[in-house]
Amino acid sequence: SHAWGYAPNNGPDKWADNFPIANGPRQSPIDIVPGEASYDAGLKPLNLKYDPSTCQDILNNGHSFQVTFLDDTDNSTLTDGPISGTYRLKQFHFHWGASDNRGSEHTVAGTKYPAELHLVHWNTKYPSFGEAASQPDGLAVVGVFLKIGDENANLQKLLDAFDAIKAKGKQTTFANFNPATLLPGCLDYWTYDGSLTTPPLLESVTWIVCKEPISVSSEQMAKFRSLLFSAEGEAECCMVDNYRPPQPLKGRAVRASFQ
Ligand SMILES: COc1ccc2c(ccc[n+]2C(=O)c2ccc(S(N)(=O)=O)cc2)c1
Ligand SMILES: [Zn+2]
Repeated sequence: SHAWGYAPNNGPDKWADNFPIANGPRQSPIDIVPGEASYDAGLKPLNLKYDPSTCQDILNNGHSFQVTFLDDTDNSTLTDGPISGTYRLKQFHFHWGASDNRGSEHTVAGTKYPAELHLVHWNTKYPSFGEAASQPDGLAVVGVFLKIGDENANLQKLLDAFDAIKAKGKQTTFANFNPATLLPGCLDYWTYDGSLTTPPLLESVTWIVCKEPISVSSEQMAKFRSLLFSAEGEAECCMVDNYRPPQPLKGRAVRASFQ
């Protein structure tokens, strides 16, 4: 079977053919309707502690670009927030559109942002990421919206590495990057039980979506779109619109950490 992607012949509407969980009860992303989220005073502030020395490399995996971290210690972790225990940072990546009017996976009362950052963490009660990815409380992903505005100097550090990872499968070392520099000033969030937003669409993610976006300039968004879905030697296919649209809520509660 041809690999999954975001094209008409292998995109989100076709994923259920090979991954029937695509029509499951806790799929992501969702449209977040602030007026329908319930404030939960029991939700703790997010506690994100990242060590830049755990940053390893940056790669084009053919679906997005991702920055991968050393996750054999508790140097870069997420604790508190809606979760219990300690979750380790494994990688972060983005989803974006072909133009500034779309690209995010989660939407807010129908509003689409031009891009969305996902910081992927796994529960250390399990022996590895792969193990955790198949458990209902295995993963916690922090989502941050990108909004067109001032140039983002921290984001620019990632974009400056793009020439080395233009095609699918390319990767290069990427050291001493602090992902905390990509977080908004305010860490108010919405949280709900969901899934990976790409195959295998495993229903193992506690989603934590920040209310406040970070800025990205339109020129920087154009740089995102210079990456390729295609490998070297293949017909060039721009990496754009690598987002899954919102999925049915199916009775799930969305909680807010703020009033
Ligand atoms: C157990 O087999 C797996 C597990 C996870 C896989 C994967 C293939 C691609 C991406 N992943 C991911 O890790 C992955 C996929 C999607 C997301 S997302 N967009 O943050 O929901 C995060 C992480 C295969
Ligand atoms: Zn993602």
